[in-house]
This record gives sequence, structure tokens and C-alpha cells, in this order.
Amino acid sequence: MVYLDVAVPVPLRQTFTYTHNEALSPGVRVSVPFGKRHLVGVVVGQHNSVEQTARLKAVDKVLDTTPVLDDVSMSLGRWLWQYYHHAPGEVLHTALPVKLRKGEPAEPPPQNWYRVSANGAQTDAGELARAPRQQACLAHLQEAPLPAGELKQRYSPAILKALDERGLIEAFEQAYQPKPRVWLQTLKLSEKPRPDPQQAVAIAAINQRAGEFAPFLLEGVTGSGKTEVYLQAIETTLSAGRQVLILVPEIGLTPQTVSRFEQRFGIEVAVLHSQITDTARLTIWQQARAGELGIIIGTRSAIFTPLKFPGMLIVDEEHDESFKQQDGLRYHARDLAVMRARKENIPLVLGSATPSLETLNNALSKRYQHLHLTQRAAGAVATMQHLLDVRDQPIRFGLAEGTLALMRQHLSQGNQVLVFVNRRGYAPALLCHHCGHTETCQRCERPYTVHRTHQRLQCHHCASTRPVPSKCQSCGAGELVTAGVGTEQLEQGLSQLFPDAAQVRIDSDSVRGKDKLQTMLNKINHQQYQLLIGTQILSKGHHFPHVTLVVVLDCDGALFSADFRAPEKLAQLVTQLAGRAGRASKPGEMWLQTHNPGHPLLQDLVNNGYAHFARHALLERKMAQLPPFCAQVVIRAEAIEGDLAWRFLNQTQAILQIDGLQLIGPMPGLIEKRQGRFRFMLVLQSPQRQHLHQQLRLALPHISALPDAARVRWSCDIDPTDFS
Ligand SMILES: Nc1ncnc2c1ncn2[C@@H]1O[C@H](COP(=O)(O)OP(=O)(O)OP(=O)(O)O)[C@@H](O)[C@H]1O
Ligand SMILES: [Zn+2]
Repeated sequence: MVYLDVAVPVPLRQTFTYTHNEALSPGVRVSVPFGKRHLVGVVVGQHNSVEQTARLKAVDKVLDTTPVLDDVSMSLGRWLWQYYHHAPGEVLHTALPVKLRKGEPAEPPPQNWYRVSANGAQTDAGELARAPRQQACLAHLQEAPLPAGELKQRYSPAILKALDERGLIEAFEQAYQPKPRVWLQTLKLSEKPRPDPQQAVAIAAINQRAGEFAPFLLEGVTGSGKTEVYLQAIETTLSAGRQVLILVPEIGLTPQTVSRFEQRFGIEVAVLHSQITDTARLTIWQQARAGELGIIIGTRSAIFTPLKFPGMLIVDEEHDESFKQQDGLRYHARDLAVMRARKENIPLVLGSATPSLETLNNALSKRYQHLHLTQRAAGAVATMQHLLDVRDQPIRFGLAEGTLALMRQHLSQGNQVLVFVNRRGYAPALLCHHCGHTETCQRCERPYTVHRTHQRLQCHHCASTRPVPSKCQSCGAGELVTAGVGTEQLEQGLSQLFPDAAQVRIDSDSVRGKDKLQTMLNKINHQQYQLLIGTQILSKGHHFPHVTLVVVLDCDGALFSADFRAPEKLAQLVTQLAGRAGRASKPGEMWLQTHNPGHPLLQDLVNNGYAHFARHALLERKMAQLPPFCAQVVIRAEAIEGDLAWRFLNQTQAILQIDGLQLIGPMPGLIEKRQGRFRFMLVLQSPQRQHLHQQLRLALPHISALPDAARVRWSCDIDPTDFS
């Protein structure tokens, strides 16, 4: 009798012991009784004896002969549940394709094949000369048996049936036979552009470290040819018979991206994203695990794809927020990629024009090797960036006269104009339309957020509130405005102002539906539209050769957000947007409308660029002891009765009163009420990550045992990136 530790998919931070008559390897799935249910769990360890045997139950059924999670996956799983303080069973389920979570077989089913019968082997195919297709098919099978699928591509079912009825061929089942490294048969090492000197340095640096853990930050301005660097490093990896896993942001995964890889190498590229079926997902998982796929490209959860011959990991646009999961297991796929590359002993390339401050800090402190591309490829020039002072200007639909004039000018030259509206959901600040003064909390020196429902201003750092003033506290002017115009209002306005320009609105509402975004992007590049209006979807990696002007409606809201990451996010967004213009032969310009033209962040960004801004922002984070110079955790609670969630977090806070832990809150979330529930959060931080994690580990059982814990929805978010 052995005692198995099984990770069972329930929201409890523990594994469960079951008995079984023989030892099982970690990573094997078992069906186990749990309460009145039967669940699919994963074996994580075993013992020969336990203290309490009285109430132990036995495993119902063993589902695998070989582990579905290999050693690396299991050790990543363990890291995940420890680091994110999450339930082990839920972690391992996250790592598996849906069908395997449900207990379906992990191995591909047997395949149908055809072969010649004993009779058929002795028959001279020439005897079938009156039925030439049958003759050909028989001759074909006399050489070797073939999978039914392959055969049916050449011969009609009628031919197979006829041969079968004559007793010349027969169908049979055969276990699936993997074809490891099958890509080597078609891999095309075709012509490629000659790398410029910086690209050549980057490619050589990556290639040199094949077969060892080597993290890189490839910091390359927009349009500098980062993808070309990936392609040439991938070529080396594929030629060596090793697989490459590429993570891309959710809306960056367009058919264009995929076809660029397929065209270069002439091999199948597997694509994983949230829209594909469970069956397709399982097939890719199986093929990747069998070493049949050379390139797998996917969004966040693709990081869990097993690789038989791991060669390289790439995280493109590594700063993108979609790599962080915001519910359930709140993992960061980029951080998991670092752990994975370490365990697999392979290079990891993190690429971005606008690296996150976390990654940049790792590069500047030499934990990652830092590669630079500072020039745009193929002779394109950098987009000029400017601020447009809108103070005291008449504004129509969010646009100042000066902006409209620029738009007219670019449109009349036959070019496209991109108008960006920030709808990322941060609550706007209250500004004086005359002097630009912002209402700010005295205790936190942070701007107040306007709350329309209660007609009050509230500080999201200390939760203090005050009524909305009727005039500016600085100059006394009576005209106070909030920042922000939505895309739809803008679309309506622009069709009045530019009745002759065809316009397209691109935001998460308008691109819903399969291939809709793709169709719109194609039409844009065929110049069927002149005016592009949209949200950050427009900023992600698209190549718009005819866009020469980018207008950003309002960046003031971001300057005063309660989220300390807002300046970083704004700078990334602005830089990526600027990167959409002037990518071809026509130079581009970008104009940012602002009430705060003197704001140091904007000045720095416009005059010195993201690279400079980011290094400065890192210094500020250091001074303020904010991430990456401290570690953070957010404990969130929500309930229909706000008091409950509030009381729960107050009791949690009492448990966490520990030396070396800084507690902020509890306070309302930036979005105070969602789906009928009131939301509160408690922020924990410490300059010592280990200390924070250790104390949290000790405290979690006590927090879970609080009487209100079962009555509120609460969660623990490690390294939070979103405070809404
Ligand atoms: N060495 C090169 N010689 C000629 N053309 C190149 C070279 N490198 C890249 N290009 C071309 O320059 C353009 C931009 O390159 P690429 O898409 O790789 O840049 P990127 O840095 O990934 O862009 P972004 O981050 O803005 O999406 C592409 O059309 C690409 O084919
Ligand atoms: Zn405050």
C-alpha cells in the first residue's frame, strides 16, 4: 500500500492523501473520490506510511500510464502554487488542456491505416489495367502501408471500397506514431534580409547561448526589426532540431504574424489562443509534446505547452498587460517564462520597444543580457512627437482646432490619420480648464478621482473624500472639466467634421466576432478608410504604412491616475502608437493633446523618448520604494454587502500587523462596485520579497479561518499590475 499526495482541483491550498496498491509517478492523473464527487487529480508525491490512515480513501482509477506533466511541468507547477499561494489542484489544472482536465486520454487515438492483403501482395497491379486508379492505389500500397487520411487525399472512397471488396487491401488500426522533428524535412532556409549591425550583434548573442539558460532583453524601437532578430535566432534553433515557443499579447496574434513565420520557414506553425476548440488545443499539446512541432505561437496560457526538444522561448511585447492573468491563478506568463527557461536550460528572449520597468531593471542590473536596436529598419525614420496645448482652446468632440487643422492637412495629402482615445477605464481627474490645476489629496499628493454617483472626490490612496468643488481651488475660475471622451462620441463628431473621409472605429466592441479585426486591418492597409479611431487595440504591433499622423486625444487622465503604474503604461502606449506612423517611406508625426504641456513626464517622453523616460521612472520608483524595488501583494474582497468585505479586510489587516510589512488600506477598489458587489483591497508591501511571502504563507490559514472568509469573495494577487 502506498499513500499518494494528489493535487485535486478544489480551491484549497493543500494536496490530499489517497491510498493505492502501487507507486505512481508524479504527473500521472488519477480519478479520486472527493466528497460526493469524483474529480481528476494529479499525483504530486507519495509516502510509505502516514500518521492517520482511518479516513483515507482509495484512488478510483489511474488515468495515465506515463505522466501528463513531465518533470519540468511539475516543478513549474510547484513553483506556481508556492509563489502565487494558490491551490495546487487548480494550478495543475490550469497547466493542462481542458480535455485532459476532464480525464480524457492524453495519447492520440489509434489511427486507421490501409495495407495490402496477402492476396493483394501477390497480385500484379497490371492486372487492374482497366481500372487505372485502382491499379495506382494498389501499386502504392504494395510499397508500404499508409494512413487512411493520407490515402484518401489521393484516391476516392469508391476506389478504396472497390479494392477492399476484391480482397486486395484491408484497413487496420495502428497506434499513433509520432514524427519527432518532422519539420526538418520541409524547413526552408530561404533568403532573408541581411541584418544591420545591431541586429547581427543581437542574433549572434542569442545563438551563442543555445543550450543554456540565458535571459535577454531585446530593447528595440518600434519598426527596428525585432521580429527579424527572432526569425534568425529561430532559424538556428529549428535547424538544430529544437523547438521554439513564442508568446504574444492577446490582440497581437493576427494571421499576419503567423504567416510571417510560416512563409519564412515553410513549416507548420501551431497557433494557440482563447478562441480555438478544446480538441485543437489538445492536438497541439500532443504534437508539441511529441516533438512534432517546430514553432508554437500563442497567448498567455501557451506558456504551459510541453516541448520534447525545448530550444528557445520568446516573449514578444513583453510589457503587455495581457500576460498577467487577472483572475483565478493570477500568474504572469512572462515571469513564468523566466522560470521555465531556467528549468529547461534554454535562452529566453524578452522583446519590446517599451520594456516593462521590471524587465528593464533586470537588464540594467545585468541579470538579463541587454540587446539594443536603436534605429528603424529599412530606412524608415522615427515618428516626430509633439505636445498640443489645449488650455483655453475650444474643444470639439475632444479635439482642439489645431488638431483638426493637422488632420485636414494630412487627409488632403491622401494619407491616413489615427485618432486614439484612451478608454482604459481609469477614473478621470478633475481639471481646471483655465489653468490646468488638478484637485489633489493633501495627504498623498495624488489627484482625487471624480465619483459621479456620490458627487464626491475621493483619494484612492488613503480613501479620504470631499465634495466636488464648484470652482478651481487655485485660480478661482469656474470651469472645471473631467478628462475623457469615448470612441463612439468621437466617431459621431468626426463624421460631422470630416464628412468626406471614410472612417473606421476599432475598439473591443467593434472588433467582436471572428476575423473582424483582420478584415478591418486589411481594409485600412488597402486605404479604404482615411480616419482610424480606436483604443489601445490600434497600438499593438500593426503595420500601417499609410498612417502619417497619430493624434492622442487626452493623456491628462493617465498623468493623475491613482495607479502608480499609470505613467509607465501611458509612456508605453504613446510610444507604441507613435510606432504605428511613418513605418514606410512617408515620415510620420504624432500630436498629444494635453492641459499640462509642462508636465515633466510628457516633456521627457516627447523630447527624449521611452528609453530615457523609463530609466528616469525607475529612479523614481526606487526613491518611492515601489516595484520593482519592493514586492507587493493585493488582497481583494468583494461582497454584495459592502460592510462584510470591509470587515473581512480589517480583520485580515489585524492578522498581518507584522514587522517589515507595510500595509495600505483597506480601501475601496478603483472600481468600487462591479456586478452588484462592493470591492475593497488591502495592499501589502515589503522591500524583502522573501519576508513578504513567508509572512503571507503563515497568515493565509488564519485569514481563511476568519468567520467572514466564507461569506465574501476574496483573493490574493501576487505582484499585482492592475489595481482596479
Ligand atoms: N535587416 C533588414 N533589412 C531590411 N528590412 C528589414 C530588416 N529588418 C527588418 N526589416 C523590415 O522592417 C520592417 C520592420 O521590422 P519588424 O516588423 O521586424 O520590426 P519590429 O521591431 O518587430 O516592429 P514593431 O515592434 O514596431 O512591431 C519589416 O517590414 C521588416 O521586414
Ligand atoms: Zn490621500
